Amino acid sequence: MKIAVIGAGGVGGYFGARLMDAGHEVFFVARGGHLEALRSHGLVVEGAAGDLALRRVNATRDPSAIGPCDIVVLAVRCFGDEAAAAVIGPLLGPDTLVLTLQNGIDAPHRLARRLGARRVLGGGAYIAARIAGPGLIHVASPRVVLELAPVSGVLTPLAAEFVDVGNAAGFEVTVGTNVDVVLWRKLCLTSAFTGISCLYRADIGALRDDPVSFGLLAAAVAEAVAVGRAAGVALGEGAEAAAMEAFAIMPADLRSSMLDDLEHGRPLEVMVLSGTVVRLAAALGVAAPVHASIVDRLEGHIRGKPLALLAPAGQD
Ligand SMILES: NC(=O)C1=CN([C@@H]2O[C@H](COP(=O)(O)OP(=O)(O)OC[C@H]3O[C@@H](n4cnc5c(N)ncnc54)[C@H](OP(=O)(O)O)[C@@H]3O)[C@@H](O)[C@H]2O)C=CC1
Ligand SMILES: CC(C)(CO)C(=O)C(=O)O
Repeated sequence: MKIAVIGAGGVGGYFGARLMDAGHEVFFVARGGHLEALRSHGLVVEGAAGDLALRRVNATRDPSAIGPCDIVVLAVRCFGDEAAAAVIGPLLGPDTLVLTLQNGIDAPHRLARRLGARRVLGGGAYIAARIAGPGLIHVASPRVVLELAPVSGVLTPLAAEFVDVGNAAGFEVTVGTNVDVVLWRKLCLTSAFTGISCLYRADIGALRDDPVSFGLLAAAVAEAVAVGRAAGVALGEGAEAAAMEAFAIMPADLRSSMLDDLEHGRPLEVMVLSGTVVRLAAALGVAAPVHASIVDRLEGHIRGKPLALLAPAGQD
């Protein structure tokens, strides 16, 4: 398959590297020092999901240098997805599918309004990965799972082929037909973990060890599940238990992407995570006090801060 990955960070870098290692023609759209490193030294993936060193990778700033692809993976941060989508045109052939991997519940729907629902797959990426240095991706999660669903509800042959391609490439891919179920399952887990890990400045091991923080994590999952159900999303009976089981088996040192952002003074995705839960809870008349408190406590960090201005843990 010919695959373009827009955003070669923790998520895009990992999935793109696995697909390339499996023999697919992968092109990374990247920028800055990371792009320079990809061009000069290639891409290295290290950590709990296995090591890979790809000495030569196709990397460019300019999508028109790549041409139409079978699959385009959109793996930039939520606040960058509109800008990235605006330059996606040259990557699209008549049947190209675009897979969004952003956290939150809106990215595939936003893209579908721009490109048409038949082209867009929404994805929930269960991975903990970050750029550890230019050209270097560190993965903390031993198991990497991608849950997919087409926005149109119709699984095309190309989408089905991509599921097989992913499974053969070394990550687990599951596919559903209801994109909102896929997105909300991920939101319930991620909004709770990102928010509570940032309030405590703690990895999952420390959160699990403290009954108070673990109770807040469980309460945050329960709030998100209740809001999702009130919004009409068919989250199954086991939705809360599945998120709690995921927390139980995460390696103790696993950290959320938003904690990494907070500690590096980068903008936070909190408004597409806990912020979404709070907004919909208010509209639907459901209580979400834990998520409201997460948004409130992190408000001052939403746009990021220079490192020197970051307060030490517990002092803001
Ligand atoms: N990290 C994780 O473990 C997980 C993250 N997610 C979600 O996946 C999404 C991506 O996260 P993550 O991989 O961590 O993000 P990263 O910041 O690690 O990677 C994004 C990369 O895309 C680059 N980029 C942004 N816009 C463009 C553009 N227009 N053209 C080329 N490159 C661009 C960024 O460059 P620059 O740095 O210059 O902005 C950066 O290198 C987020 O929505 C996140 O919530 C989901 C599951 C797990
Ligand atoms: C919670 C986690 C690690 C789940 O994959 C994640 O999506 C993130 O940190 O952004």
